Amino acid sequence: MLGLAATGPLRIMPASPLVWINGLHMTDQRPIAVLGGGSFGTAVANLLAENGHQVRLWMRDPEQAEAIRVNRENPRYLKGIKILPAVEAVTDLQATLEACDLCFVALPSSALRSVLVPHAERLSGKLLVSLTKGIEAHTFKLMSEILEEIAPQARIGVLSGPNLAREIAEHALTATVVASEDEALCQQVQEALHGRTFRVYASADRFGVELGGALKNVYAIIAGMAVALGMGENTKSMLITRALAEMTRFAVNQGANPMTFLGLAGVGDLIVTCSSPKSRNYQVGFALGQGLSLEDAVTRLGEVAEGVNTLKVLKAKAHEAGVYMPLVAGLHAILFEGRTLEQVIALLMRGEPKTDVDFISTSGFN
Ligand SMILES: NC(=O)c1ccc[n+]([C@@H]2O[C@H](COP(=O)([O-])OP(=O)(O)OC[C@H]3O[C@@H](n4cnc5c(N)ncnc54)[C@H](O)[C@@H]3O)[C@@H](O)[C@H]2O)c1
Ligand SMILES: O=P(O)(O)OC[C@H](O)CO
Repeated sequence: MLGLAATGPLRIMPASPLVWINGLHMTDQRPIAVLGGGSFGTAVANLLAENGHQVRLWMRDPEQAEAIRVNRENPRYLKGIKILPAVEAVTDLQATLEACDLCFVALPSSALRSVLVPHAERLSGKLLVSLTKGIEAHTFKLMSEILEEIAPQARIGVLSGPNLAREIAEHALTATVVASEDEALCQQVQEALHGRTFRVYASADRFGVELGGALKNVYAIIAGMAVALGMGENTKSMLITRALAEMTRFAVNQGANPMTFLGLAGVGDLIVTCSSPKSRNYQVGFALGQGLSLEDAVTRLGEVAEGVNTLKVLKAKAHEAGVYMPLVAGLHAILFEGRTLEQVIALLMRGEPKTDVDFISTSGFN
C-alpha cells in the first residue's frame, strides 16, 4: 500500500518510484493503464514507460499480448517499434483496473462503451482519459461523455492533438492537449506524459478539444481523395481552410468555444490528418479517390478510420441542427447517396458565394 506524508495539489513525479498525490508523499507507484492495444495505445504506453512508469497495456487478444511479451513488438499495429520492458501486455481488464488509478482509454469509439460498461463499478474514483477520436452512433456522444455516463464518480479528461501514433513512437517532436475541467487531472497527465519528445499542453475546454479530434477525421478522407485525384495545392489549401470553417461553425452551434479550434486539437490536428499519408482516414480517402469502394478501402486499411462513422452521424446531426456543412454533405452524398464525385464537385463550386470566416462574423458584411 501507499504511504502518506503531506497535503497539496495532485502530482506524480515521473521517472521516480516516489509519488505525490494531493501532496501526500507515497512510497510506491501504482502502474498506469492503457486500454486498447492498437497503434495509439501502444505508442502512449511506450511514452509513459520512457518517463519511468510501470504500464499495463490491456488488449482483448491473448495472442497479441503473448506476441508482445515474447517479441517486445506489436507487429500488427506498430511494426518495428521496440516496446519497453516497463510495458506489460495484459488481457485481464478487471485486474488492470484494480491495479491502476490513471487509465488512458485508446479503444475504437465503436467498442469503448461495450468494453467498459461491465466494469462500471471499478471505474469509480479513477482518472479516465480518453484518447479516442470518435462519436457514438445513435447518441451522438463524445467518448468522454460516455465515460462520464458509465462512471459518474470518475474524474474525466481527454487527450487530443496532431498525434500520428507512428511518429510519436519514432520520437518525432510532438505536442498534444490534455483537456478537462479538472485542473489537477490535467497536471497529472502532463507530468505522466511530458517528455523529451512529447509536450503536453493543458486546456479547460474538454468539449471543444474532443470535438475537434472527432470532426477532423471526416475532412481527412476528403483530403486523401483530393490527392489521389491529382488536385493542386490551391485545392488542398481551400479544403483544409473551409474544413476548419465548417467544423468551427458546427462546434459553435453545439456550444463549443471557437477559439479552441485555433489550437493544436483543432487546426493542428486538421493539418496533420489532412496532409499525411500516415493518417488512416486520409488513406481511406486516397483509396476512394483511386476508385475503390468504401468497403474495399476500409478492408484494405485493416485499422480504425473513425471518420467513416463520424461522417454518418455528423451529416444527420448537422441536418437536424440546421448547420451548413457542404463538405460533409458532399462526402456523404458520394459515399452513401450514390452521387458521383464530379456531381458533388460541380455542386460545391457552383454553390452561392459566401463570406469568409463567417462562423465568427468578422467579415464586415451582414
Ligand atoms: N493511431 C493514431 O495515430 C491515433 C492517434 C490519436 C488518436 N487515435 C485514436 O485512438 C483510437 C484507437 O485507434 P488506434 O489507432 O489505436 O487503432 P488501431 O486500428 O491501431 O487498433 C485498434 C485496437 O482496438 C482493438 N479493438 C477493436 N475492437 C475492440 C473491442 N471490442 N474490444 C477491445 N479492443 C478492441 C483492436 O484489437 C486493436 O488493438 C481511435 O479512436 C483513434 O482515432 C489514434
Ligand atoms: O490515422 P488517423 O487518421 O486516425 O489519425 C491519427 C490521429 O488522429 C492524428 O492526430
